[in-house]
Amino acid sequence: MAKVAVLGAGSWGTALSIVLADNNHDVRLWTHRQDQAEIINTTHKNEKYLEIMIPEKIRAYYDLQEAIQDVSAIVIVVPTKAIRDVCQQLNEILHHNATIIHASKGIEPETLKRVSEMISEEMDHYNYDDIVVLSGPSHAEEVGKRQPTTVTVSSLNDINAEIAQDLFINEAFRVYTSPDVVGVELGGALKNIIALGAGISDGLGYGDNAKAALITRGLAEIARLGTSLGANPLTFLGLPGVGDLIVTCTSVHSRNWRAGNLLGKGKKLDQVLDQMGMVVEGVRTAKAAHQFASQQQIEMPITNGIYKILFDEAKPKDVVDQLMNRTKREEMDDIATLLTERYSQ
Ligand SMILES: NC(=O)c1ccc[n+]([C@@H]2O[C@H](COP(=O)([O-])OP(=O)(O)OC[C@H]3O[C@@H](n4cnc5c(N)ncnc54)[C@H](O)[C@@H]3O)[C@@H](O)[C@H]2O)c1
Ligand SMILES: O=P(O)(O)OC[C@H](O)CO
Repeated sequence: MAKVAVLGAGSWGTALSIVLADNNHDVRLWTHRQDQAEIINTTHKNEKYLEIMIPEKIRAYYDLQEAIQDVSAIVIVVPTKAIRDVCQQLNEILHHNATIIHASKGIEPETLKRVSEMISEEMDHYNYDDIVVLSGPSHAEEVGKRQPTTVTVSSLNDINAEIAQDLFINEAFRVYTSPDVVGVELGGALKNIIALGAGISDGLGYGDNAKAALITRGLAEIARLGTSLGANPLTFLGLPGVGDLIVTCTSVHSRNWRAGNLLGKGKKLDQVLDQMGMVVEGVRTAKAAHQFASQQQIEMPITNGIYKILFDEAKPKDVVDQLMNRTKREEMDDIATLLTERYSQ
């Protein structure tokens, strides 16, 4: 049994706490809202985020120092926007060695940093290769009900990935390892942009053909950007790539899909984000990916179209028309070529 702190008491932090508690770990769920900690400890519910009972042995904490006392692992699950703030607080008070695992999915606009890069920048005693990422097709609503789920953990130091695998794995939550930190993080972050697109497509009334096209051509864009940053293209055919694209683009649980759906139905971004009340990571990540693709001249027409809908008030229908009427081209110049280049040497 390990002592584990989970930082971030939203949907995913709560669901991951349940997995850890089911594995008999001593789980401390930290929230930056005192009222929420009190409600969780008295009612054993976190109703805004998950409609299930939380095991009584999970304790919620408002005091970060108390939450991390003597823990052997810290799981960071706040929105990407809050990662630096939380890690700065942690850096001030963490004076013992603990495995740092993060389960957030996003890229920071302007710096274009992945979450593990942000964490290691903010934590004085941790290098980039110390940090573990946990990602894959995993909606909190289903994990909380112990429905079968598979994820991938990755760290440059494979001992840390194995520590994370051992902490989380159980009969309902199967955890694989991967050495490709860049691919695992980028797959999880970039699929959120495509999920916004899938929601927009459904909101416009388009069908399964359009969604299949978005998933497949979106995967090509993810692989193009990912490999340019050093990811293994095969990673995008696994759980953090295709797996997460499928779950996020086809599920009503997905906040990114739901936000896209409202945009497709004609709502403005501000209205949509107000209505959601939960993090929609694809919005900031679309900004980051658009910026990176422009700087590096990487072809990402779907991402750029979604960026225009989000930030330039482009009409969703016009963007779809533009995507469908691009210059004709051969299909297999993406993952197939990237794989051929990689494995033909
Ligand atoms: N919900 C899922 O099914 C799921 C699955 C996999 C990954 N994720 C990822 O996990 C991350 C968190 O998502 P979520 O679904 O839990 O979001 P959420 O919107 O459900 O909850 C976010 C939580 O973070 C807290 N928070 C916000 N700013 C904070 C700060 N500065 N300090 C401390 N806490 C802060 C909020 O109070 C809230 O409790 C995201 O990056 C998301 O992409 C979510
Ligand atoms: O609800 P979403 O769109 O943030 O997606 C949650 C997870 O990333 C699905 O794997």
